[in-house]
Amino acid sequence: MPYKKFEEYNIQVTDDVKDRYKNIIEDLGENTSREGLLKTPERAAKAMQFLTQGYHQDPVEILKGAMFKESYNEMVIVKDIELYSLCEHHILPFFGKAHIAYIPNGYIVGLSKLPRIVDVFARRLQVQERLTEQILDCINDTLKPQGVAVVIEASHMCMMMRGVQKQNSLTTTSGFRGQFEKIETRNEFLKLIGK
Ligand SMILES: Nc1nc2c(ncn2[C@@H]2O[C@H](COP(=O)(O)OP(=O)(O)OP(=O)(O)O)[C@@H](O)[C@H]2O)c(=O)[nH]1
Ligand SMILES: [Zn+2]
Repeated sequence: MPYKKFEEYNIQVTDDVKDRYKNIIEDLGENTSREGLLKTPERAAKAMQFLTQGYHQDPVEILKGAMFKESYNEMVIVKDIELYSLCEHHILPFFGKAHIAYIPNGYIVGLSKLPRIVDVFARRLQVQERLTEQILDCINDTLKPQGVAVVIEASHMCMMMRGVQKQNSLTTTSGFRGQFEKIETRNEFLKLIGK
């Protein structure tokens, strides 16, 4: 599917989801005829389409769109990439930062494409572990670098606003391929991102 910018909300989906949100809001005890809520089902339908737009985007195409032949073969790190995703168990947000590194193998990639693919995978119903692996595998399989590393640190609203209600817990996930499977390379990366 082509990489599309998110301007076109699907009219059919918006209508269907809007009607369902109206029912949900009423089932939860609110009055959808109240002035402040009149447009809420439609707003929520659009917001959810925005937050799940990753299903309609192709991360491989994004990376392939900006791969450049270069001989640079040291570590490239983009750190502190903010991410917002939705936990697939509760459809509540989890959010935090991703840190990505790779060692080129003949090709470098446009730097902005790394945060872009984070967004493509984050804007879906996710668990943090799968999000980490999908980013990792996408870079590894497309760019075929000498190595790639991904670390994600995130807070989960489903653990903060409800459930165990732990406000300060932070979940860290990581994945390493190629050269980063070697302890020295991995440690250099972790040191450079301040871990
Ligand atoms: N591994 C993993 N677990 C997650 C993620 N997001 C949410 N969860 C967990 O998914 C689990 C779902 O467990 P259930 O027991 O089915 O759901 P629940 O009764 O709502 O659980 P509590 O949150 O403990 O109240 C919970 O432990 C959540 O903390 C994630 O990204 N990765
Ligand atoms: Zn959850």
